[in-house]
Order: sequence, then C-alpha cells, then structure tokens
Amino acid sequence: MAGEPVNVNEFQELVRQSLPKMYYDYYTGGAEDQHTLKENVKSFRRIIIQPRILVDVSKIDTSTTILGHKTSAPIMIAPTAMHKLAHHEGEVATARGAAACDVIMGLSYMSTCTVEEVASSCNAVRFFQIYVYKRRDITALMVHRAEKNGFGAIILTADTPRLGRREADIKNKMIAPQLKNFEGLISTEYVSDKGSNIEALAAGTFDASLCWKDIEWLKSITKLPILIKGVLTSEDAIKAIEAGVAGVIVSNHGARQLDYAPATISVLEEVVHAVQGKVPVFFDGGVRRGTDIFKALALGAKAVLIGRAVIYGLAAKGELGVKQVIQMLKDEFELTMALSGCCSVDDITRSHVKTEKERFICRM
Ligand SMILES: Cc1cc2nc3c(=O)[nH]c(=O)nc-3n(C[C@H](O)[C@H](O)[C@H](O)COP(=O)(O)O)c2cc1C
Ligand SMILES: CCCCC(=O)C(=O)O
Repeated sequence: MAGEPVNVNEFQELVRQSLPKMYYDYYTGGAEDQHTLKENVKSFRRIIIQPRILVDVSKIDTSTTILGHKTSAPIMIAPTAMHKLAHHEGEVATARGAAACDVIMGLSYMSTCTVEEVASSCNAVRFFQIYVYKRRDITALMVHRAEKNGFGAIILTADTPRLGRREADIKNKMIAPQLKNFEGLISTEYVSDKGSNIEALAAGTFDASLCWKDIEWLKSITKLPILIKGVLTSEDAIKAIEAGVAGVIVSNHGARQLDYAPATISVLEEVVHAVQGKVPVFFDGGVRRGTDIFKALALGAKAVLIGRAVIYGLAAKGELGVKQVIQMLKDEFELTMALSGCCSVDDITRSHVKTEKERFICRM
C-alpha cells in the first residue's frame, strides 16, 4: 500500500503486514465459520442512506451527551482486551488517543495496563467493562478500583459465560499473559493442552452461572450506572430495563462468541422499539465507516462503540494511530451528515435510511 492509510481498511492492511500472526489473528478473528463476522460488516452495506438536499449545512455539530458526559461525537472506544499485544504502551496509548479526540474510553477487564495507570494517564472520560469471575470478591474489588479512579460507568458484558470457539487462536495456541490488574490476586496465565490458552483462562475464571438476578448484586456493590453489553433481542432488552440498568449495548462481541448470531445492525431497531426510550441504546459490531455510524444512529442508537478499528490504529502507530482512526471516523461521519442534510445528531432520523426489507417492499 502506497502512502498513508486513508480509511480503516487500509489501517487493517498495515497491521496485517506488521503484527505477529498470532496477535493479528486474535484481533481480527471471529467464532467458528466466521459467518456473523462477515455479516456484521456486510449488513451495513445493505442499508441505503436517503439524503435531503438544499439544507444549510455550513455548520455541522457532531457532539452528543452520553450518560451526562458531553462528547465530541457519538463514538466510544469499545472495551477490547490486551492492548499491549498491539503496542507496547497498551491501553494508556488508547486512552490518550480517546482524550485527544474527546470521546469516551471503554477499558476492558482484561486490559494489560492497570485501571490506575489508565486513569492517571489522561483526562478521557472512562467506562470500565467487567467480566464476573467465579471469585466474585475479585470482581467487586475491580469495580471499587474503577469507582475510586473516577470511571463513569460499569459495562457488564453478558454474552460470555464461556469463550466462543475461535479456531485461529486454537491453532496458534494463543497466549494468556498475566494481567497486571490481577497480580497478587489471581493467576491469569493459563496453559491449555487443547489449544487456545485464553479459552482456558475464560473457562478457569469466568462465572458461567451469572444470570439476571446478579444485576441486583452488582447494583449493591456500586453506585455507578450499569450498561449491559450483549443484548440482541427485544426479550432481553425488556429484562435489562426491568433489572434497572442505565443503558443497553446491542452487541454480538464483534462476532467472537456465538457464530450465526444476528448481525448487530439487523437487530438494533428491534431492541430500540422494546426499550421505548426508557434508557439509551448503544451499538457495536462492524463499524468501519462514518456512514455506518450514521446508519446506526438513524436506526435509533445513541452512540456506537468501535472495537477492531481502534486496535488497528493502535497497532499501526500507537496513540497517534488511535487518534487518526477516531478522527477519520469522525470526519467521515460529519461529511455523511452534511451530505444527508443533517446539522446535528438529533436531525438524523429513521427516514434517513432504508433497509433492504423496506426497499424490497417498495418494489412490490
Ligand atoms: C480483540 C478483541 C478483544 C475484545 N475484548 C473484549 C473484552 O475484553 N471485553 C468485552 O466486553 N468485549 C470485548 N470485545 C468485543 C468488543 O467490545 C466489541 O463488542 C466488538 O469489538 C465490536 O465489533 P468491531 O470489532 O467490529 O467494532 C473484544 C473484541 C475484539 C475484536
Ligand atoms: C479471556 C479474554 C477474553 C477477551 C475477549 O473478550 C475477547 O477476546 O473477545
């Protein structure tokens, strides 16, 4: 590839050429046949934008408010594990990139920098994602550390009672490093004789008995707002509201858990309808373009989370790459707004997009 990357896919290509295969496969891969992985991206392509013309778009405002935090765009960094495998500065570089772009940083429970290191590195608004360990005392301690270090919300990832089957990780015998957050608390170094060591780590530590009633437990140990990540059906959206969460995240974990789960953009609207505006609905999965962000907002998302695209920026150029990827997505989103006749995020409505089904009905 000649010259600087001009879009997210070109960042990915840079990283493919430079990162050790074991890590590249871990970051890019999905579960089993990777059907959902492809669908997450392809389903966006089937949605068409319906622009409005002759609107004064000389001033565009992409900013929004997320759980009371003003941010420059409806973009957050999705919590993704082990950033030091992509760049030696790890999550500190990612957080600084987020701060430079004035977007919210989601920090993974499985981060390679500690909660304290990330908190003291910059002034980005931070949300902390958790898995619930069988050792609940350790998860409670992590929640308290996040609270003490000024994190603004807890994201409970609810789609991972066991790790999905990622075949590249099995073949590569993907490593499970000791994670600094848990030093002196629990070992996260696992060696599996079957292949993926991170699968063994999840099997050894994650609590597969976690269920809806445990939201009460989580609420009893923290005053922070709780977002539930992994909602794909109206049924679960209603349960989440009943459980008293502050928001839901429509996500299939970047297609790394259940293969043949729906592409997230195809179920966003169902969840939005079920939630009835009671709490914000966030979205992730397959976002690679500003037009994708626009489509998700038109279908009712308050904001999107970006997983792999940010990792590509980080792996390519550290903090600068994170900044460039987010800026690229923000610029593309702003241009999409301008060319669609939308001056603010509130101007983006359902009538600005047509799904494949709607286009099919139109033709009948
Ligand atoms: C390499 C990688 C690691 C991830 N680690 C976590 C994690 O630790 N916790 C979590 O809740 N989700 C994790 N996810 C899922 C992301 O939060 C997010 O749902 C997904 O990446 C969105 O899809 P996208 O990568 O297409 O943007 C991970 C995803 C990837 C690609
Ligand atoms: C045991 C590590 C899990 C990290 C994760 O969520 C992922 O790789 O998708």
